[in-house]
Amino acid sequence: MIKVGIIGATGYAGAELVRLLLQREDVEIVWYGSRSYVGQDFASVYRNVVHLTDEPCKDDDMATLAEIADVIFTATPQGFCASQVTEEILSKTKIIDLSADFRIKDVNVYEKWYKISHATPQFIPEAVYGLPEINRDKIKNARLIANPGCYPTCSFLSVYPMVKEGLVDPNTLIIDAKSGTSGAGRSAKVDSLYCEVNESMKPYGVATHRHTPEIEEQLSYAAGKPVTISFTPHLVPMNRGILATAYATLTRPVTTEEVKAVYDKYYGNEYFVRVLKPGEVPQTRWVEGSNFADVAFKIDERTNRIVMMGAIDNMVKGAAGQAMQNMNLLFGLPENTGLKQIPVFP
Ligand SMILES: NC(=O)C1=CN([C@@H]2O[C@H](COP(=O)(O)OP(=O)(O)OC[C@H]3O[C@@H](n4cnc5c(N)ncnc54)[C@H](OP(=O)(O)O)[C@@H]3O)[C@@H](O)[C@H]2O)C=CC1
Ligand SMILES: CC(=O)N[C@@H](CCC(=O)OP(=O)(O)O)C(=O)O
Repeated sequence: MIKVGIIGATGYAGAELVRLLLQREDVEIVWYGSRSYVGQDFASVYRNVVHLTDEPCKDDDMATLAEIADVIFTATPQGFCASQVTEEILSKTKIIDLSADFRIKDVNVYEKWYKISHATPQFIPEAVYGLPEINRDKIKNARLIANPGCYPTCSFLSVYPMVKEGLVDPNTLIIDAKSGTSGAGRSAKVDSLYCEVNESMKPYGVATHRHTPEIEEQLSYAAGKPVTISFTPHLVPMNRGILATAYATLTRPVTTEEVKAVYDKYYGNEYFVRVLKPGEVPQTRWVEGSNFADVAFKIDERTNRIVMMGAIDNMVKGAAGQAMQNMNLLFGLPENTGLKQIPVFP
């Protein structure tokens, strides 16, 4: 039995972890961490698990939790995990952090984009960026995993094969992405109110969104050189889902068959990345509730550009599902254990 603790279980990402982990017979959730609901039954906060757990919420004491948990998920605001983690904790348990605290290797870049100071930069070098399709072997032996951001997961998986093969100029990349409102979390904010979101769409964080340096860093590793991109997220009136549409200039003429073979080379053996047939396009509805990332492309010969597209469920492949995928790797389990849910439709 893997003993799991979740700090931030009462947020959207934490509650999605609970939903996925409670379906497993090899996992016991020993800690439902919260700030606002300490002492209250978790199932009274999230009624989707009524009768499935009668555990009360506990506080966010990572040191105490490290004594009993084999792995701790932190689904907490930026800065929390970094403020808590110690060498002693990491010697006792493993941490999968769903926030951005350990995703970016250059602490100055983190502090500039997140506008907070990093409490424990000494742990940044050892943290592994938890995108299993790229870093599988490193993840298996990690103590501290930086679970990727939702937009970066969708954006990066959509364009990675073309960048890695040098078939596009990565510095021409423009990524236009849309997210459902659950991406903004459960806390009360004017921008998340029904009347603000319903029947409307808007770009936000234009040329300033904090996921930009995360995407750029991962693309730089793939390209073997510094990469700067344009990234614009949009808020759309859906609960879940991210759709990314990326545009880049081709470095040479390519055929559809050639590009399809490139995508299949990288993802043909990946359970969770589904390369669609040429001509098909990804849709958020076809990944909802699942850990799948659907990717597709279309060559635009007229402009010498390629359009690369991807769809994920931000709560699953963009957060809790990917975190559980990482947990499976840490414990030597098949990567898709507990993650074979077929997308929900309608
Ligand atoms: N939503 C998404 O799609 C994704 C989210 N993430 C990341 O996951 C993390 C959680 O996001 P999300 O679930 O959306 O956020 P929510 O606002 O929904 O939840 C935040 C959680 O953290 C707890 N919390 C709030 N403040 C503190 C604090 N100061 N110290 C400790 N715990 C605190 C809350 O407890 P309580 O409610 O009990 O007060 C709650 O459980 C963030 O880092 C986010 O960036 C990553 C990928 C996607
Ligand atoms: C719609 C919305 O607001 N989305 C969030 C991103 C999701 C998130 O929580 O960020 P991480 O993936 O880095 O953890 C945002 O734009 O800040």
